[in-house]
Amino acid sequence: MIISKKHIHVTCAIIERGSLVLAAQRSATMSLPHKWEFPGGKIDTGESAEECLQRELMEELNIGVTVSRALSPVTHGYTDCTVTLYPFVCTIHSGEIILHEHAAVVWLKADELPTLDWAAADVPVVAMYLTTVIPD
Ligand SMILES: Nc1nc2c([nH]c(=O)n2[C@@H]2O[C@H](COP(=O)(O)OP(=O)(O)OP(=O)(O)O)[C@@H](O)[C@H]2O)c(=O)[nH]1
Repeated sequence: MIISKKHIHVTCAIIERGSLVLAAQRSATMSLPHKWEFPGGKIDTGESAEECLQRELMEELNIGVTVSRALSPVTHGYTDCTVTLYPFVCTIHSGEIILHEHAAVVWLKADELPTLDWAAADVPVVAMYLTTVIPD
C-alpha cells in the first residue's frame, strides 16, 4: 500500500528593518526543535497566504506587517511530510515583538543569515532572498 506524505502549505515572513533581517529560533517543544526559520505557519482552509501571514505573526510575535514583495514558493520533502513555503518580504508596521512560541529572535545582516542552523526547507529560501538584496 502506498501512503503519501502529508503536504502542508506554510507562509513565512522575511522581515526587514533597515539592512537587518529577522530570524526566529524554534523552541525545544516545537517540531524541528532549535532550528532557525522565518516566522509564519500553516495556511488554514479558506484563508489567503497573506491573511495567514498576518494571523500567524500576530499570534507568534504580536506584530502586524506590510508585505513588500513575494518570493517564489519552495517545496521541501521532510521524512514525515512535504512542506511548501510561501515567503513574503515584509516590514513591521505595528506592535512590539513578544515571543509567544519561539525560543529567540535575532536581527542579522542579510549576508550573515547563512551562518544559522536553518530548517532544511528554509535553506533555498535564504539563498533566493540573498540574490534579491543589494549588498551594503
Ligand atoms: N513557520 C515556519 N514553518 C516552517 C518554516 N520552515 C519549515 O520547514 N517549517 C515547517 O512548517 C510547518 C508549519 O509550521 P507551524 O509553525 O505552523 O507549525 P505548527 O506549530 O502549527 O505545527 P508543529 O506542531 O508541526 O510545529 C512546521 O512543520 C515547520 O517545521 C519556516 O520558515 N517558517
